[in-house]
Amino acid sequence: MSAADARPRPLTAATAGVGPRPPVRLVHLGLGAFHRAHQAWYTEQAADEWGIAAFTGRSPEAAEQLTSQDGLYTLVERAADGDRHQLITALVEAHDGADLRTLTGLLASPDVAVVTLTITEAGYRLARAGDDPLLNAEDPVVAADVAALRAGVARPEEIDGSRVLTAAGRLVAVLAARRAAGGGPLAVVSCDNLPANDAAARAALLGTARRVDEDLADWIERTVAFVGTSIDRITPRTTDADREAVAAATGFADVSPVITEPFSSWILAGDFPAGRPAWERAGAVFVEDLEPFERRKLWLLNGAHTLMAYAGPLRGHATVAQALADPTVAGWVEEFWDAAARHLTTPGLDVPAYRQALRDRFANPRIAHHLAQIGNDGSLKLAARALPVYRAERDAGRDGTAALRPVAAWMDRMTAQLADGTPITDPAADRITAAAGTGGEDTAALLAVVDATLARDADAVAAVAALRGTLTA
Ligand SMILES: NC(=O)c1ccc[n+]([C@@H]2O[C@H](COP(=O)([O-])OP(=O)(O)OC[C@H]3O[C@@H](n4cnc5c(N)ncnc54)[C@H](O)[C@@H]3O)[C@@H](O)[C@H]2O)c1
Ligand SMILES: O=P(O)(O)OC[C@@H](O)[C@@H](O)[C@H](O)[C@H](O)CO
Repeated sequence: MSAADARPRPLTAATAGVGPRPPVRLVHLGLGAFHRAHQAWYTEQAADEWGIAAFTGRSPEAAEQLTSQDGLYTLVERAADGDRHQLITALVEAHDGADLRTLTGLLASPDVAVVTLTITEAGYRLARAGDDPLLNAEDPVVAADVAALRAGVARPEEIDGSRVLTAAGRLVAVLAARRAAGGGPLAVVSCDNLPANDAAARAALLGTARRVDEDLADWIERTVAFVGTSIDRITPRTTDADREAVAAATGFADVSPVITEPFSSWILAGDFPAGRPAWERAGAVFVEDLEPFERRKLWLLNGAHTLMAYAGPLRGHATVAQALADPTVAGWVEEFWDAAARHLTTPGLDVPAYRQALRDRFANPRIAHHLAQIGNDGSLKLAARALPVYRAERDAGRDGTAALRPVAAWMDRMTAQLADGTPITDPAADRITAAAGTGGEDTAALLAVVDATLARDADAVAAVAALRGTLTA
């Protein structure tokens, strides 16, 4: 074979021999790596004629890349002992999130029955998450969206998408068009790592809609079912080296492959009033009570990730596998898990097996999951992943130190970033910066950014302060 023959070919439906695609029945907001490794993979495995139209959140780039490949991409399941490649065909359209006209056209059709979301925790723009979530209406981006929607809701198909920036705002606009078109019910399925993510999506959507048009909000309340999920599949960002390896293995110059682990889990609770893909064929599980599963995942997996995301860099580590190979960090993770496990007692959770699986998954030497990626938006994550364990430990009469270590690590890491000029990616970045400048009082001030009530608890502040400065190598 000549060198020219060996050059990888562009990936398109024609070059890959992919025939007719399923019709769009599922719309996704937040076209990132995780959606393509998880919900799109489950939909592919279900193989029952559900096509996905996915919209980016903030930049059109991912959509442009996928459109150039007819929505096709390679999913690489990266195990410790090798890669498995799968061509995903379920994503049939990719669009810029600001393209409200296309989104409106899709949602106006009764054929579209499900909207999935991966818009990050920060994307919900909540003043508080958890059991009683509340939209942060003071957020200037939310306020600007509400103003733009109020001005345009009578003619939703004409709203300028570049002026509506939140996912909830965009959904309010297109649901107005669905109502006007006589479109029926549908399910909104949050696939983000936050507690009660169905309630979070509901609070964001209805909180926005109520400020725009009460009748529309009532219609959404009657028509939209919010489905809660616990989602799991470690999916790091794709690198140029990954793209080259995919080209070498498949012969296609895929500009947008996704690298993920072989493990995947999807646990869902809620109704799908207009139907859904048969995701159970790929192992999705439908339950009545999601909370025990959600806690197990958010506390054990994401809590440990959050701890490592801050403690790891303080000790010179860049990836999850590197941090876990440090016996000191591994010991902190085990202590945090011991504390969390004491409060994960629902029958069927099998916490020991879950922990062992996590040790193996985190240690996968071929998945380079960068701590810097996981460390974004810490002020929101600690409140859901570490502090509930701390409170449960205190209520049980213990000091809860193991659950405060992620908080102390976050404070020391934020302080180090401010000192060395590494930008802080967090919706509360300004408050973190101001709090870290408050001299000897900064532990209480930083804790107030995460949880104002806890910051008034002298024992908690003293316990965090005692941990600070002890975590470096
Ligand atoms: N990557 C994983 O391992 C993983 C696993 C489980 C769950 N998740 C969830 O999926 C989310 C996305 O992860 P990813 O790996 O796809 O990230 P990514 O960076 O590849 O993609 C994130 C997507 O969300 C959009 N987005 C970002 N901020 C937004 C905002 N404020 N409002 C609206 N949209 C916004 C981006 O434009 C992009 O389309 C995570 O935040 C998490 O909640 C990720
Ligand atoms: O931004 P986060 O912390 O919600 O997510 C970063 C990782 O912890 C997360 O993506 C995990 O890999 C994922 O939750 C595994 O299912």
